[in-house]
Amino acid sequence: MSPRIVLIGPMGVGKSTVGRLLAERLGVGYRDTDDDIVTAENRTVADIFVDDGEAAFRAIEKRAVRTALTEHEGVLALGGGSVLDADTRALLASRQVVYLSMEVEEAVRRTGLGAARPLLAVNPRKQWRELMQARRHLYEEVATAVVPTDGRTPEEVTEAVLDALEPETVFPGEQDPRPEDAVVNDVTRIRIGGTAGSEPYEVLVGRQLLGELAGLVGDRAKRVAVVHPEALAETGEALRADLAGQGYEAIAIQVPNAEEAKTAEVAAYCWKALGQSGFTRTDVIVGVGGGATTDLAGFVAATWLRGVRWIAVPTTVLAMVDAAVGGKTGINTAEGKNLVGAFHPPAGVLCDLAALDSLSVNDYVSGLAEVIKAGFIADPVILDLIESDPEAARTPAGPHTAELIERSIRVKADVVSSDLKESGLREILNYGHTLGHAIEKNERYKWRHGAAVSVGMHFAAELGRLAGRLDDATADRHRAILESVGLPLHYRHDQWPKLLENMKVDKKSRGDLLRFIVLDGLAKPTVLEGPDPAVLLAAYGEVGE
Ligand SMILES: NC(=O)c1ccc[n+]([C@@H]2O[C@H](COP(=O)([O-])OP(=O)(O)OC[C@H]3O[C@@H](n4cnc5c(N)ncnc54)[C@H](O)[C@@H]3O)[C@@H](O)[C@H]2O)c1
Ligand SMILES: O=C(O)C(=O)C[C@@H](O)[C@H](O)[C@H](O)COP(=O)(O)O
Repeated sequence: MSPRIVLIGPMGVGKSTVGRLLAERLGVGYRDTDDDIVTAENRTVADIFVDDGEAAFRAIEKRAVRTALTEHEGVLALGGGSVLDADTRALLASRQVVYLSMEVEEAVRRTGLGAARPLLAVNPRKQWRELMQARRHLYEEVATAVVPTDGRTPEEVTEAVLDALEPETVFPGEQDPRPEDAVVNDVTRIRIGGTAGSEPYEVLVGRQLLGELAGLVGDRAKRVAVVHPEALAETGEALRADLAGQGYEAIAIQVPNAEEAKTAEVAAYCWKALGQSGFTRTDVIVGVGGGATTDLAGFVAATWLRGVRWIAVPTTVLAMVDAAVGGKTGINTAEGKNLVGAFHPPAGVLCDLAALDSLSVNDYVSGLAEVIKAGFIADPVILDLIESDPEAARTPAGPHTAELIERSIRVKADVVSSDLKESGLREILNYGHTLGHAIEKNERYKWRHGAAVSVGMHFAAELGRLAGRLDDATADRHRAILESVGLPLHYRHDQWPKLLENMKVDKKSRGDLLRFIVLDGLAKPTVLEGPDPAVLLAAYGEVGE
């Protein structure tokens, strides 16, 4: 959830009156964070200032704004000083924020010496000028539109705001960039557009989705191979038996758990099983498991007979939001992570949320690293949802599980729909992975992928900050959110030379040039090419322990 419009501006500018009129015009609810605070504290804003001081009020206000940004879908008015907080400003990035402005004479006329305005109690004209000197640039920094209110009635201001809004805000849905996404019977279908050479397909998110499997396999297939890890032997066998019951010659191919499956030897074992069962070009592979299994199964499908159809049934958060979506398949080699592979999109992806119930907490949390990555590179609402209750985000029973997964899938779907083969935009999905993959190799693939990516994102944030690209608040937010869900931030300091060596074979490197994805700001990913080695080392200085 996210407000359709956020109103900011100084006290007395008319945010409440205009906010209510706007909400009425748009047919949505109205909310005001000052009202939330008064209700929660059972005191007026002025009383909180007098009793506890401004700093205490700002801390209460910051929490109130964060909660409202996560919970409210209509028009939201923020208190005049809320933009003083850098974290709050970062939260407002990429939202529709309207700054209602007014000049000093109008302000003094409207606010006067009212006791309810604690910051203007004495000499209002002087106080106002000082206040606006401190705040005007902050309002302008976060605003997507500025609407002057001087000499205008609230109705006229409301009209001006409506004129200034992006059409999508006023007529939501009419310009939906993903009109093909649909929710039927609690199953969300996210369509991934086919670029040149690949068919479009759907990612289904819901429960009890296995009834969809045979339809995806289709009637041209005679044989189906279900590739599953040891940990999911029962699930693999249940799928095989179900497909056999529907008339297919179904085999199960059990592979090792986790990264041990992503080797040339295991791929060769699968090829042998396919060969022995007489698998032809119309037959279908089903990869059921975490990202390691779906990467392997997709790779086997890409290479068998130079490419057969495959269906992904991801059973971890990480595989649902990332690995099983988008068509990157592959295995590791002794020299590095995912060094051998192919772009080979699946024919469909079934994300059955019930599968997550049996996942260990560590494997669940590992997946949150890719969810958080999607938040930082493209969809900050993901971050708001996690920050609203990090403890709940660590379990499938959390209130936002489905929304977090769906939002992350949409981020990936949007990117890979326009750049399947990573000729440009797709590189942003590699945020945190340059160092992350180097750590995984250094640990001989015993670290969880998400844990390594978490340290890698911390590094990328520090690199962005030290390279003068990323603001302090957004860089700090990385540490706070990753830590809040229990992901690691640090790695051994003395390993830097080895990590640097490992990073040279990263797929984004060009010749001797190291390339990193960093942020220019929240949800503004970009490429940093050939950073100064001293800056790299300094960034690692923040990560190493
Ligand atoms: N292709 C891509 O675009 C892409 C994107 C992100 C990550 N990846 C890859 O994904 C892999 C990591 O995936 P992962 O985090 O899912 O780890 P994983 O596949 O190693 O699974 C983690 C562990 O959980 C077990 N498991 C899986 N589902 C389970 C369930 N429902 N209940 C109980 N146990 C279950 C697995 O057998 C394994 O032991 C890495 O190899 C990474 O490189 C690929
Ligand atoms: O889909 C992509 O593109 C990604 O980069 C997603 C990553 O999260 C994922 O770990 C991917 O496997 C990394 O790809 P690689 O090309 O760097 O091996």
